[in-house]
Amino acid sequence: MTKLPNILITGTPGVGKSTLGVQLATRTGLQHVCVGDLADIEQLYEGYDDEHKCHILDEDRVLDELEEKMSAGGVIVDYHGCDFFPERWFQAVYVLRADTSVLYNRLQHRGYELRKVQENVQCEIFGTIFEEAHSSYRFEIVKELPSNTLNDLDENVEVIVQWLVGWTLMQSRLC
Ligand SMILES: Nc1ncnc2c1ncn2[C@@H]1O[C@H](COP(=O)(O)OP(=O)(O)O)[C@@H](O)[C@H]1O
Repeated sequence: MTKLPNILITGTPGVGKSTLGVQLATRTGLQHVCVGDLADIEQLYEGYDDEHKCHILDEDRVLDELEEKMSAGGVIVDYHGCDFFPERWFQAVYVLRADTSVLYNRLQHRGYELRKVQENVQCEIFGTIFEEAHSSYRFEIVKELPSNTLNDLDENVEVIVQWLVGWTLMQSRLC
């Protein structure tokens, strides 16, 4: 039987990765893994960054934790970084993008302190994660999606479902 593909949803914190991941999992039956939640549950950290007031992810342990699942296929991973995952894990990479004011409000609402809000908004303005995705994965599998409104959310689910249908069809023809 053909293996299902793995999909990476990435982007600056607050762009809507988990929201899309959950909806997509419900719609497709694929398994959704939020790396931030996984790291919290399993304590996959190697320290604490006092300056940025956040845990430092133990990337090697995250990779070990996920390897088996990813090899089996059919996983939607969401995380705000993407350069430490093996390229072979993903058949599609979606980078969510949000407008400055939208992201600012979401992060403020999340209770981030001003400096952290500003740093993340700046990261989004510079397209840092988009660049990271392009330098880590083949150009043709990286797609950018707007994530400002609930209408965007619905459309993004449709776009990815359509990609999944096309991918599955292509694989069955190749077999
Ligand atoms: N497309 C969207 N339109 C409107 N609000 C959204 C959208 N995507 C996410 N949100 C909201 O933005 C906030 C951050 O979303 P979340 O999925 O937690 O972001 P991330 O996983 O990227 O940090 C949540 O309150 C969520 O309900």
